[in-house]
Amino acid sequence: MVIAIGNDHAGTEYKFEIIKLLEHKGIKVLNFGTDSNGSMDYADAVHPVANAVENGEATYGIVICGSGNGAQMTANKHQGIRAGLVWNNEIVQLIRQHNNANVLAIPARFVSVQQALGFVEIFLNTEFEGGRHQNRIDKIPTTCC
Ligand SMILES: O=C(CO)[C@H](O)[C@H](O)[C@H](O)COP(=O)(O)O
Repeated sequence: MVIAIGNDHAGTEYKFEIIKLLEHKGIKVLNFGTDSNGSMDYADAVHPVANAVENGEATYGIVICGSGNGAQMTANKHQGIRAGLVWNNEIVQLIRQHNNANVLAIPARFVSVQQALGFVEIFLNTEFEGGRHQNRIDKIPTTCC
């Protein structure tokens, strides 16, 4: 498995801890985020993550900014991406089970590092349920508007 990860300055410390966790599991990480606390625009980190997932270079993406919203919005502009913003464990389960999310969006300024690490574990260990949820996902992509 390969995970692409992207963060702005609000997510740098979280990113380092998540990379440690992933590498401990033997997962290859593509790091597209900033490694410093200096200001960075989240879109510059998130588009490369979305591209990597869309072109199959990465299995999943993880994007991190202060509220998680800018990162999630940017990722979801890509046709092949379903990014879910999470704030508790059940939401993480649901973005995999019901939405087959391929990008996890973490709001670093609103959750602890320990919570974020737990979100990553759940995201990686939860399967998509398919069935009625696949029918709904099939209706998401659009070029109409
Ligand atoms: O833009 C955001 C909201 O989605 C991100 O949370 C950024 O991390 C945040 O805006 C950064 O704010 P800062 O005041 O520039 O540190």
